Amino acid sequence: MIRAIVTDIEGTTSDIQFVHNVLFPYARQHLAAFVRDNQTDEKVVAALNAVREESAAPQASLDDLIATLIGFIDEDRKSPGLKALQGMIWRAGYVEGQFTGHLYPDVLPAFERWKQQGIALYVYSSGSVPAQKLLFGYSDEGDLTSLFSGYFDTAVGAKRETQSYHNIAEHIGLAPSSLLFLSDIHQELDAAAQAGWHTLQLIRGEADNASRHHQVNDFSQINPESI
Ligand SMILES: CSCCC(=O)C(=O)COP(=O)(O)O
Ligand SMILES: [Mg+2]
Repeated sequence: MIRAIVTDIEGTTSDIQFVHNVLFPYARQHLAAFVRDNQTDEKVVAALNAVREESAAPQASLDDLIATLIGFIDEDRKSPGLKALQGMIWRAGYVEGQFTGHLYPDVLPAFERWKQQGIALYVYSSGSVPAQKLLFGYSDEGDLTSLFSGYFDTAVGAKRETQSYHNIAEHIGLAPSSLLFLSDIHQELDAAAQAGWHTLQLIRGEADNASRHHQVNDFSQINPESI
């Protein structure tokens, strides 16, 4: 019996194009000014130090770090330091109404149905927890944050590593066999399945013939009671 559903964001609840054509360019455009203006902020300092460590450049200047971060954005690197900064930068875009968090139309009705069935909802994304809360807090469908019991980012581990799913199960306090992970990326689902989770793959666009996971095209095709 499924007692909690953990969902990925990009390619699962939300269009990859929104992330790549709206969020990433916005962060790219505002990154240098944001970092310079907020270079003494505790969270910015921590993120920049994480980038120094990740890029093995302990003496990197602010200009060096900005160039590194732009490179990370362009290669879609799931860098925790970059992801933390992106979340901080996106806040202004959401709050000023420059964009809303994209949601496929099948997502909210499914979340509401699952909640009514007594299933707890969680998010696991490479985007930072504050970035996840912004996307769902300023979504196309309004503020959905009250639907979620918790959020996970790469602080629990990378999405393709089995240990991350053991860690999440421990945080949630439920057996892996009662957890369902939804993602568009079969390598993430492989890791979750290895940890004993149920898995479903969202195919929002191109087919994935290399996957061994059950596939659906949208959330209306998911019935946790039949898993
Ligand atoms: C949390 S909103 C932005 C998504 C993001 O930055 C990202 O890297 C997407 O990663 P996901 O794990 O959701 O595919
Ligand atoms: Mg994804």
